[in-house]
Parts: sequence; C-alpha cells; structure tokens
Amino acid sequence: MKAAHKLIVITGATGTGKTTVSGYLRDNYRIHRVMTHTTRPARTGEKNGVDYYFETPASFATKHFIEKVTYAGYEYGSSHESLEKNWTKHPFLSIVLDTKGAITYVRELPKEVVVLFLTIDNPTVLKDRLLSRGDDPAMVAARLKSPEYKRDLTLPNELKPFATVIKNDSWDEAREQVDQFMKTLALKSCVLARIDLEQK
Ligand SMILES: Nc1nc2c(ncn2[C@@H]2O[C@H](COP(=O)(O)OP(=O)(O)O)[C@@H](O)[C@H]2O)c(=O)[nH]1
Ligand SMILES: Nc1ncnc2c1ncn2[C@@H]1O[C@H](COP(=O)(O)OP(=O)(O)O)[C@@H](O)[C@H]1O
Repeated sequence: MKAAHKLIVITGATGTGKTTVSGYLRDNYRIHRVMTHTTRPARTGEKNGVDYYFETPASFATKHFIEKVTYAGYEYGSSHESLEKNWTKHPFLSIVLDTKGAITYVRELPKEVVVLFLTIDNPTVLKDRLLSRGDDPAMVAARLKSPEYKRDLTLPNELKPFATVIKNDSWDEAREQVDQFMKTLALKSCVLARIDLEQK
C-alpha cells in the first residue's frame, strides 16, 4: 500500500449527513465509497450493492470482516477484501462508519485514515431529517433511543488526532468545509506521492 493512499472515514450520529457527504465526494471528487454489509432491512429506495450489501443474519455470518458492530439492534461490517480491491483502482476512498468502527480503522491504518466527523449544533432537528428521508417512524424512534446514537453525537478522544469536524446545520456551510478539507488533503497527498516515487 502506498503512503499517498487515503481512506476518508465519514462518521457521526444518524442523520447528521454522512451519506450526503459521501455522495458529494463521489460526485465532485470521484471518490468511490467502500460498500459495507448490514442485516438492517433496506429503506425505501435503497438498493443492494449500491447503498449496502443487505444480508440475512446467516449470510452476514459467512463474511470476513475487518470489524463489525451492532448498531440499534442490527449488524454492520466492513471487509479487508473490499477495501484492498478498491484501493488497487482508486487512491482515495471513503467509507461510512459508526464511531466504534472509525476507532478500529484509525488503530489499524493510522497512516492512511483521515476522519470527517459530522455534527450539528441542534440535534433535535435530526428526527425531522430522518422522517423527511422517508425512514419508518418506529425505526426512527428506536434509533434515537439507542446508546449508539447518543454515543455518536460526540467526537471520541481516540479520533481527535485524525478528525476534521464538519458542522452540517446548513448544507452550504458543510460543503465549504468539505471543499477546504479536500484542498488540504490533496496537497498532503501530493507530497506523500512524491515520497512514494523517491522511495522506488
Ligand atoms: N462500524 C461500522 N459501522 C457501519 C458500517 N456500515 C455502516 N455503519 C454505520 O452504522 C450506523 C447505522 O447506519 P444506517 O442504518 O445506514 O443509518 P444512518 O446512519 O441513519 O444512515 C451508521 O453510523 C453507519 O455509519 C460498518 O461496516 N461498520
Ligand atoms: N444540512 C442539511 N440540512 C437539511 N437536511 C439535510 C442536510 N444535510 C443532509 N440532509 C438530509 O438529512 C437526511 C439525513 O442525511 P444523511 O446524509 O442520510 O445522514 P446519515 O447518513 O448521517 O444518516 C437526508 O434526507 C439528507 O438529504
């Protein structure tokens, strides 16, 4: 793996805009998202292989995960194979994870991982965002009561050295912060790519 390869881990509480940011990186910077697996049922409009690999508990158990977590009663996991396969084609990748998974990635890949932590000043609007996204109201209620949701509202200490905080009260402001982050990352990666070349 080359030092210039970067994995942008996008994390934060449910509804804060992780999927929106990963879509923005794909559309504006051609940054491909590493797909993860879940036993959660697909929401209206979500597709297998596009949003997640949707698994049954039995099929989930057959996969080889770098890490897996339980979030609001369902299982989620990401594999080494998926990451390595994508890295051969794309030097920059993104992955959307809860903060527990993000901590595993900064431990495993401290040179490659950079973290975007999504947050908003007033989390009470998150319920409306989830309902407007079309989530089932009972699922929203269960999710907002979960310990994982409460935990992911705060940036964990382990992630602080790796993290850029993106405040997403307004998408215009969040987008500017993401663009600024990408400028800095591109500059750092140019320097690292040069070191990779010099070491050949
Ligand atoms: N650790 C870990 N977290 C994941 C993985 N895939 C998704 N997640 C996280 O699981 C949480 C729940 O995801 P989801 O049900 O799609 O809800 P959302 O956050 O409201 O879009 C989110 O924090 C995701 O970032 C994974 O493979 N590993
Ligand atoms: N700044 C914003 N203002 C209002 N709605 C937003 C904003 N950012 C994202 N959304 C919407 O809020 C919902 C949740 O965002 P999403 O990216 O799916 O969050 P997450 O992946 O973190 O759960 C989506 O319907 C999205 O379009």
